[in-house]
Amino acid sequence: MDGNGLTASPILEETFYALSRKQYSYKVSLTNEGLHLTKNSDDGTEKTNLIHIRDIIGCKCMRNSGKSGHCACRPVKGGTGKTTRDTTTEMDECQVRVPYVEAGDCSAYLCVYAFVLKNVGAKNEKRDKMTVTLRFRNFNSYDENSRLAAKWKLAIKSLLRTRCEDGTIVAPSDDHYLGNHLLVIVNPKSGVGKSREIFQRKIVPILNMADVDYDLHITCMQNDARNLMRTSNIYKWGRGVVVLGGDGLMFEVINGLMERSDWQRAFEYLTLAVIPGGSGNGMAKSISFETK
Ligand SMILES: Nc1ncnc2c1ncn2[C@@H]1O[C@H](COP(=O)(O)OP(=O)(O)OP(=O)(O)O)[C@@H](O)[C@H]1O
Repeated sequence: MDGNGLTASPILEETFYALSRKQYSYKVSLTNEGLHLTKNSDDGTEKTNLIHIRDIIGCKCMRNSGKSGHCACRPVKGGTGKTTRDTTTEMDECQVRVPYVEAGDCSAYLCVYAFVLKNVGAKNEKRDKMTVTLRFRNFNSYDENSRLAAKWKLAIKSLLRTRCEDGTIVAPSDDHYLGNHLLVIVNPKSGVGKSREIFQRKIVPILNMADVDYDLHITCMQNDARNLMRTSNIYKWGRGVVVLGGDGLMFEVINGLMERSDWQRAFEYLTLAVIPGGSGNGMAKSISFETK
């Protein structure tokens, strides 16, 4: 590790100014490991915080909405997210803050979303949401600032696409390019009938932050999910299939896949995941227990 807290060479590097009451500046470096935020203190000491690439779920370019008061950013044209009120005021010291915006602001903003693992190894291990907002204002025109922000976004997204669980970066397989959609199958009758609500309230915001294109299938009867998996072109769901329901729904998905003539390739290709929404949720519990 060098003086900047980096163990890997930077892909991109910039200095940003934290517009809090205390005027700090941060050197932000993007490496294969993640985002390194180095706070420059008056006494010359540096403290680096690393937001690991495995904890980052996505990023979005935003533009100042033009309202005064708190920084209210909106996605730039072509983005899929909704208008959001920026939550930078809730950030830790280590993050680049944008507590207010001026009229006629031509800055471009890049919001990086992460779920950082806290209390590692302890019983109360959990992930806390963290948003780092980087404000690009080197240039006098929004277009130029936006281009720079887009360059960072592209670099982060490339790292996200190729990262592995152990933190290493690999080239994606040929299959990876077949389709980049995610399929979410929701059983509205699972458990106490809250799957739809769980999807809207908890899953949609995460999918938006991660900028994931997804197809939603709400089952309407028994064996609906099974038929879907048996008869669809599953190769468009390169990001995987998420089941929001109970064991019965996952049972249908697996059996539907097994009934295909290309079942072997299908299982190699598809990543399956479960979000507990059923009554027993035995499978989700077992996976959680096993991976603890
Ligand atoms: N829209 C629907 N209406 C009625 N039944 C459905 C519908 N969609 C799916 N099903 C059926 O409901 C069954 C049970 O669903 P699921 O496993 O999701 O919930 P659960 O039984 O509450 O949870 P668990 O299996 O964990 O106890 C599935 O086997 C599936 O065939």
